[in-house]
Amino acid sequence: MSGDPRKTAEGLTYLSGFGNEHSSEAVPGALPEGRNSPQRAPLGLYAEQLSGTAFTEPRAHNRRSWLYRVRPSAAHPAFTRTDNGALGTAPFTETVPDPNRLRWDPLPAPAEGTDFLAGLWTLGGNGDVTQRSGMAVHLYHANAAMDRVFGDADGELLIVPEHGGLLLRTEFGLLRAEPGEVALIPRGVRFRVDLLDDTARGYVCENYGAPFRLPDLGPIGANGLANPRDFRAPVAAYEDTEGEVEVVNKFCGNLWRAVYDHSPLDVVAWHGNHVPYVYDLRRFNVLGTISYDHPDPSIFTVLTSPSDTPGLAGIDFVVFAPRWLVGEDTFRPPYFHRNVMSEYMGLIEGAYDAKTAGKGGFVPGGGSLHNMMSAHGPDRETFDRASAAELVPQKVDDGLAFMFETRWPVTLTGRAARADHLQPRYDDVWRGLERHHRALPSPESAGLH
Ligand SMILES: O=C(O)Cc1cc(O)ccc1O
Ligand SMILES: [Fe+2]
Repeated sequence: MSGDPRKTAEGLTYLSGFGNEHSSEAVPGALPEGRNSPQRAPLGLYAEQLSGTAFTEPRAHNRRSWLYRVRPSAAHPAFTRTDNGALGTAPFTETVPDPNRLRWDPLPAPAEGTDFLAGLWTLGGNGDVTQRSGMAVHLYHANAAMDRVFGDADGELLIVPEHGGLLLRTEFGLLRAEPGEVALIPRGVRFRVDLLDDTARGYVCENYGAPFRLPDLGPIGANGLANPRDFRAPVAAYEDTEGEVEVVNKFCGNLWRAVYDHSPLDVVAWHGNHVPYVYDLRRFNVLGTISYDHPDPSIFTVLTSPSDTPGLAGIDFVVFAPRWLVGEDTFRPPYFHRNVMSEYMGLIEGAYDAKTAGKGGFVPGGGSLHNMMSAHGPDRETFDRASAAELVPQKVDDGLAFMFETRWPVTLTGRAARADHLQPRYDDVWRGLERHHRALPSPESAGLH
């Protein structure tokens, strides 16, 4: 069932609901009734299925859409290889996996005329794209609209704007994504990115594995975390352009280009559940303790891409959204920990409650990587402050951070490992965490030897 189209303040109309069987037509009568593939589709359009999961995957996880378009996607010339730029793909072999805690400043400004695709810069990732498993962490910094069209056969793209809004012109219609919102482009869906501001900067999680879905809620109950109706899909909108259009296809790690004689964003109507969407992270219903202790951040999971082991995510997308902290006799910021999962964190706005903000710290547009089992947690300043804080109810609303948490270590690209904006002295944030217990009995006198 499709949700009601919603007119937004920005003038775009959206369909509401995660994973819904949406349908939309830009021209009345373009969508066939009662069947997907009539002998002749309405208005002389071509019917075409786009499958995001195998035909045979369980119904609850099956993703596919039917598109009714001016020309079938099959009508295109041969693709030829083009420059991959700074875009990398797993398996990542330029460096060995690094057990160190690592942190980067924001990407430097790009050259004039850098569009979203050219502005993508790969930090690293894991898995193997040809096995459809694993992920890549990319950043982007762009200052020009795309006049070409991009589609990623390698996986879905979770786009996390940090600076500057994006207007995504997709095969399914238009989406706007401002900082604080995230957009998802499913595997294979073609799109173009216009900038709503002079420059645009942010993060992308490329997911080679199972499509992101909402996490199960277990004992939380039927509501909470990201509510399904807050995910918004576009309504059909098409381009009817004759003339040369460059189409770039990312396939098994390489970019391939073809010059079409028409725009492939020519879908007049569609229905299905393999659709792009946007989600406003401020709508996240944050749950946490109302008694004591700091819950694990899995409680902040927005979307999860399961792996073949139940409960063990290929990727969890986690948000640290504004919330109250009320835990009694509790060290309230993130605890010291070593995690079997690997954690890439980014900052969309403000500060993060485990790290000191400001120059040389964890800043918006920057990122940190705490690979499998690397010891991390509050920096010394945070530890000192939170250990002494008066435990009155406290609103944490000065920032918006997120994490791509993955079951496999993240291996860096050579570019990320050598980058000038890799902070040289990140370990120092944990310097000065001195021992407090000077009067412990010696292990011998305590009978331990
Ligand atoms: O390392 C981090 O900052 C992320 C994180 C947050 C938290 O609240 C608990 C564990 C954790 O890994
Ligand atoms: Fe962590």
